[in-house]
Amino acid sequence: MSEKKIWAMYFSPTGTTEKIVRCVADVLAGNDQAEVFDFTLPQSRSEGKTFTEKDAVVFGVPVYAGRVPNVLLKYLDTVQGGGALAVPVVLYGNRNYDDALIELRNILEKNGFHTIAAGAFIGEHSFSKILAAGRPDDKDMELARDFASKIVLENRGMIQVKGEDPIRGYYQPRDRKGVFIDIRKVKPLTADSCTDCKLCAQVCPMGSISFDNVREFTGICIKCGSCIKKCPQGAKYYEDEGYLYHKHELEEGYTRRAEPEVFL
Ligand SMILES: Cc1cc2nc3c(=O)[nH]c(=O)nc-3n(C[C@H](O)[C@H](O)[C@H](O)COP(=O)(O)O)c2cc1C
Repeated sequence: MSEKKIWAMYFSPTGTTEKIVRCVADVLAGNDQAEVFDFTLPQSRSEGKTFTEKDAVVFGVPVYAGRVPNVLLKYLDTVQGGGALAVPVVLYGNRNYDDALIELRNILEKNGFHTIAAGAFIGEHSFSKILAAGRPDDKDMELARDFASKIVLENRGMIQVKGEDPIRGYYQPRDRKGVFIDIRKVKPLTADSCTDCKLCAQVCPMGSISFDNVREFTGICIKCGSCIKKCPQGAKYYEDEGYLYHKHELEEGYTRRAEPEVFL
């Protein structure tokens, strides 16, 4: 049994980050229950959070464009470590995590956490149902449990992780002519099979889908895949040529099985 209060804290629109973070936190908590703080939905990010040195936080985000999702940066600075231990964890869709883990580590250190271990795991790609399909799978979960069992809950200096510092720019997809594909303004469309159940509006981490008219976007779309993957009718879809080209290119180009990397 740990003397620290163990937390699982994560942003996870399609649930892969949640799966690994909860698993690691549960092993660390032993016979106790890990506390869960899920900051995926906008209302959960409306105020900051403060930890103390009595806490140890397994802290997870997905990798977006090789980095910590930029829409979270402001919020992450409102999370104060207060001397708590932290285990940064990133989930990526089988391409690469680039500088996401080192960026998350740096953010946590800057905000008063002591990072003691870290990991990069693989999750089904937000854009796809075939790229890293079903991951994290049983083998990944076993590796996550093994990783957690090796974590020593004490501050022995900032954990060293893979990645470049200064951190590189955001990964940018290109089309077949080498021209950058800009999908920032792309939003899902809604098919006639939509039954107006409003689940998409409930699960959008940006709160961008109108409850009055679920076909309408009132804010930005981060392409997280939550509305697409959770719609019971499969009614949300993308039609944008650049998005579909990039998705296809990822599915064709990253078929090898990437393996989790952990830092202890
Ligand atoms: C906008 C965006 C950018 C992404 N960029 C990358 C990337 O650079 N490398 C990668 O391997 N996966 C990338 N992914 C895939 C996610 O990191 C991956 O699917 C992750 O498991 C999703 O986490 P979640 O299930 O907790 O939402 C990206 C996903 C989105 C939505």
